[in-house]
Amino acid sequence: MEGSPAALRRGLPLLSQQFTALFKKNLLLAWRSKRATFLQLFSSLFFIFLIFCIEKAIESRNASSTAAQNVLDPKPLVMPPIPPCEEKFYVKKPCFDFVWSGSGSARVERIVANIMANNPGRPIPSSKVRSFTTKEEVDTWLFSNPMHCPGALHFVDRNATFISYGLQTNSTAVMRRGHYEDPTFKFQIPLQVAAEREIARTLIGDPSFSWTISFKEFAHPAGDTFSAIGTIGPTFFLAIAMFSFVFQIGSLTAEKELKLRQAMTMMGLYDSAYWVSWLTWEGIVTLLSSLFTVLFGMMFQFDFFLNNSFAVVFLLFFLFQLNMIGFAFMLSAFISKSSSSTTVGFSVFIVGFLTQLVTAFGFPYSDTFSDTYRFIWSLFPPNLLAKALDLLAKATSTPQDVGISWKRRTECAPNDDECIISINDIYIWLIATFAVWFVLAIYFDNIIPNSSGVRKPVFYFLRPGYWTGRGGNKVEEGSICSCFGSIPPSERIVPDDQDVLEEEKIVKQQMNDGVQDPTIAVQIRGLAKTYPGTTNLGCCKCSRTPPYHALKGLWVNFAKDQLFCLLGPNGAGKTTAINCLTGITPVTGGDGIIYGDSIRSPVGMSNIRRIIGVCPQFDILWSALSGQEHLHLFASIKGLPPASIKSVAKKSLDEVKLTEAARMRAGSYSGGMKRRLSVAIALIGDPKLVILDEPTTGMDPITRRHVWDIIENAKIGRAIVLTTHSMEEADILSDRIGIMAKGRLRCIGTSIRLKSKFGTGFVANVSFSGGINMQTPPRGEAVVLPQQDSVKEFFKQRLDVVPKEENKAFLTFVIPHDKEELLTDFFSELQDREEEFGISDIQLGLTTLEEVFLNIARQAELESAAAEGTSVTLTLTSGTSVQIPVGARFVGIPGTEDAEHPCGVMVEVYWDQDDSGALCIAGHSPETPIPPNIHLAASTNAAVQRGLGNSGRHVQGIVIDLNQLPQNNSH
Ligand SMILES: Nc1ncnc2c1ncn2[C@@H]1O[C@H](COP(=O)(O)OP(=O)(O)OP(=O)(O)O)[C@@H](O)[C@H]1O
Repeated sequence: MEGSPAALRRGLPLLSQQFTALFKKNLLLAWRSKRATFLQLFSSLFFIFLIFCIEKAIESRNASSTAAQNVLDPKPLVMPPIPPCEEKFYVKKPCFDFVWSGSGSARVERIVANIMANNPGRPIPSSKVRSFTTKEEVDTWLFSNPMHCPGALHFVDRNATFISYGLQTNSTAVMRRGHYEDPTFKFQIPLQVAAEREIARTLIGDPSFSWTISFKEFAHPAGDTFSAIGTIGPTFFLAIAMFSFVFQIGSLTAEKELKLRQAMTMMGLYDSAYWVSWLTWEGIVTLLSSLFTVLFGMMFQFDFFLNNSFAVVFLLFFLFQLNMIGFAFMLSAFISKSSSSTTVGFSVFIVGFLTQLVTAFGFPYSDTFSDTYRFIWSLFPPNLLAKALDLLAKATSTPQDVGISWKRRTECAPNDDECIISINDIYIWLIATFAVWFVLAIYFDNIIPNSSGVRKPVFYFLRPGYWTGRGGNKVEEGSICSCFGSIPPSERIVPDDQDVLEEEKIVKQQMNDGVQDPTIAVQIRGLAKTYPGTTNLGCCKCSRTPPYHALKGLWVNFAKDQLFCLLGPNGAGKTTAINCLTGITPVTGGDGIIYGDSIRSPVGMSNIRRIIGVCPQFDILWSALSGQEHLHLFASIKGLPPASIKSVAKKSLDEVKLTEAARMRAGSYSGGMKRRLSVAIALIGDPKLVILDEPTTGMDPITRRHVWDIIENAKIGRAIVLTTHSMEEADILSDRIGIMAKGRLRCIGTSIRLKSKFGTGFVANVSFSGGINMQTPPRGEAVVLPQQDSVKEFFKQRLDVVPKEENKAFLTFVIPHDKEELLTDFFSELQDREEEFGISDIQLGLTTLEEVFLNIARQAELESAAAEGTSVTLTLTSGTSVQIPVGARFVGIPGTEDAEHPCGVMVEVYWDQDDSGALCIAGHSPETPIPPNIHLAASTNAAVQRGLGNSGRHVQGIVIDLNQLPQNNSH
């Protein structure tokens, strides 16, 4: 049979099939989120373009310098003129081209006048020059007028053949917007040349005496150029890697957060297939992204990319990005919300940027630091990238450098004087740390609690069973930092219900005899589950929430070819029971045997996963994958033979009427469509046990009926466990029903059995022929037919019941079981008098399952309120307030005894359940005298006593034992 558990693949073929399916899923997800994938692959183009722009800007600033060029035939700089003072950086206006001292001498004044007139290309106006008599005056002026003049000349006219002069400049070299100003060349030398020239001319007495001085730099090879890649590249390439980094953390945490990974594990997914599929996919993306980075770098003609070997540069980027992916894998184990991935990415980027900055300053890759520093520093991948880019940039820093070839990768990089680490060493580091991240990712993934709070022990890998696959899959709950505390065992409670007790006996008998009943699919043997509560170690103390007993010993058999319906109010423990059966949460006590395999044994659990299908309470779907793709994926994980997957998926989609929407993304499905897809996934692979947790939630009535048909048909050859809040669904589908409340099975049996046992009795609907033709009464007035009164009277007299519901067309009576023997005569008489009463129709049926459910839930609430001894305040219409135990029905009011009412008065309290299922007072009956046969002192029970003792402010109500009162059917 195709898809039957026997035909399912296992071992290596299954691993490879799961890997292929998951790889395809990753590919599809990437294809569907094109923008993210585009960024992962091509963001390097943008960043390399930015680096290119920065490099061009710096080149243009350095254009005036020949330092970065080969100068073979240097050009002389002839007679540099005195520049206008405005060219000085940071000059303050008004400014002077130069100031001078020695103004007492006519010869000196002539010299200065000539300097100004003969300045090459630009005679200097007198307004731009300022004269002083002495050097001291110049200094005083310079001191009080800083930055108003770039240079000063000090002349001393000693004798006819001797004129001395001095030169003063502000020698501090300054930068402005990337431009460098050297005052020696810009101001001092032109001033010096002009002064000497004019002094010489004056002394010789020839104003046209030729005095030509020129300056020429040495011929030199090009010096180090500025490498944008070496300096700012590390940050930019880190930014490129961050796209994949954030995307990867986001994808892994989303699968965890949405419980998709858990759903796949439940279907039998191997962890190894999961990790390898992500690693392979990201490896390919990283490979392409690195390739594009290098190609874009070459396209923009960077020496870094052109002169270093292609293989060397490509391998560096590939290993770095892969390393960052490994780092992302590891960090994702600590993150539970996918929305945090951007924050984590940003934080890593900032830290990386700063540590790269530190690396650029030479820490710790130099002789002065020990290996320990280098070891610790190299654990963070951005640091290794910064060092590698520095080495590669230095290796191509001048046009003479040929870069690092593949063969030379193990040697010291050119221009790396210290030679602490080679490119090859960096590769080895990147590979080694990647392996460390990957192993840590798997380790942390196992020991950090998953979305269900379950984790493996810290040293799980030391257990031999883990490696042999036998017994090493023990799991624990709570965080690894939890304080140790023992879980108190839940008290053993003997079931009140005979059927539940009987079921327990049968299971125990079969268990003790070691008989495996071939008709039983699942045997639940005293299943108990206690959530340990959270116990976290704070700064100084251990904060603790108490353990919670969610299942308190469940004994039940689920038969083959049958549907067992588990009902119960919210929080009853249904999902917990299912999670125990599917291995999502570890059991605290007891066991479950599914087709002979124990849920407590790892080997058993892996066998069970092959034969169960689960439709979880909440849809666990990828919004970007279509219905068909979901079924293909889960069928592959389950191990269906590849040849049959397409046809099986098609059939499943057909069954749940999703054929037309098969190619639509699940994200655009309606709530009902998603549930149907979840049901189809649960049924795929022909599982022998199907667990459906509220499968029809959100479906319209037509679709729901259709899904009921599917479930009904699916019963053949398998056992189905269904939980639902729809009583109609339970009534229609179930072969047996178990109602749970507060972690215990309260009743078990067929729908009819439960109704007759726990329902209030029979429901009689009496319709009246004249009702619908009657004239509409004035607003607010109840319509009362004379015949209706007679019928009410008839029911009251014969059966002592009043209508539960009434309107102009019908009356509804609830008749208790103890009146059963009167019913035959009663209804035959009623039928005989139909005409007299104007009755058109009489219907008699059992009370509904909903009523059974409500009764059981209320009973459970009463029990727990009684056990806890909680009390509430009842305020009577007379204004008196009395304190009564939660759930008390008949309450005597103390202090109301008088001559008329010797025993006092009492009220009946009506209880309702609030949204959380807790009992709350809905109202109370009018005050009635307490019957004389009631002995108040004897009627108070232990629970009541506890409740009464709790309050001191209000009058304590006296609880009256139900059984001592005459029958009352009003509620
Ligand atoms: N991981 C957990 N840690 C602590 N308590 C839990 C945990 N999971 C469930 N519980 C508690 O166990 C009780 C049973 O929960 P469960 O989900 O089994 O109820 P349910 O019957 O499926 O309810 P519903 O009908 O609302 O789905 C609840 O009180 C719930 O708060």
